[in-house]
Amino acid sequence: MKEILMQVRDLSFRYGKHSVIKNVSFDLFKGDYFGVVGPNGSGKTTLLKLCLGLIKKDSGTIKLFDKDVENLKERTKLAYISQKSNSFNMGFPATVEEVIKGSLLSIGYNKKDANEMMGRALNEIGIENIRHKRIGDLSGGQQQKAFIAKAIASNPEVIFLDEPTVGIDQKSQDYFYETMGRLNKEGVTLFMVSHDISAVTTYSNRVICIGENTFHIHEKNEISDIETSLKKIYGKNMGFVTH
Ligand SMILES: Nc1ncnc2c1ncn2[C@@H]1O[C@H](COP(=O)(O)OP(=O)(O)OP(=O)(O)O)[C@@H](O)[C@H]1O
Repeated sequence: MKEILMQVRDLSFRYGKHSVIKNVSFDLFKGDYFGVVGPNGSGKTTLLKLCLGLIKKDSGTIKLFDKDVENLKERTKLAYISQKSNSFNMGFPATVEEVIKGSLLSIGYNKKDANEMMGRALNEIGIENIRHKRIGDLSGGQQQKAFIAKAIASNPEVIFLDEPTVGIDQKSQDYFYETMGRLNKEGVTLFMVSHDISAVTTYSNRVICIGENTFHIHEKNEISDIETSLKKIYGKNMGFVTH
């Protein structure tokens, strides 16, 4: 029997009069690599923010680790890599090392453990060479890697990712997907929003296809079924390139 990590039931959300998420229900199982695809404005980021408790739902329930996500205390178990890491003030004069270590110290790890965990994360993402650089001085791709390292440093059980490879070159994208694949094999659950349909169909075991008025969950990664869903959403055939 699969262990449920997040349970979403009858979830609805609107911005003012604009209904974005309508009566959605699904489970995220431990060990899933769950992909979420759909066109611009279909509600992918909104769904992800609701799942993290960053915005308040209008109705329904979202339980993460069996607790209402809006009251969840065990935040160290989850990590979030946002679109373009836009929640960080790039003018803040901190180095990669300081940002990662600071976040570990702030959630209660001591200096020795924080140093070890940071070293592992920098090594995992392959960015030891930029550890002393200021975040604001890095390229977009390097910044994204630094935030990926920060996200995995605390050994989270689940990582929520919103367009994680935007601004990263092809070689680094491949490395990123390899790293996520490795973490997933080690037991980390992933919930990833992406426009890269090929990456999602290559790596995910379950896929949500979200359109303006449709929400379809594919319990298996069967490309022909996903193609059919996406054709309905986009109104045309979508060609996939396997990664
Ligand atoms: N803060 C907000 N206030 C009002 N409307 C919003 C807000 N954020 C998003 N929206 C609207 O909600 C809808 C869903 O937006 P969302 O960002 O979730 O879509 P998305 O699928 O993630 O899009 P993209 O692929 O472009 O990132 C869009 O129509 C968007 O304009």
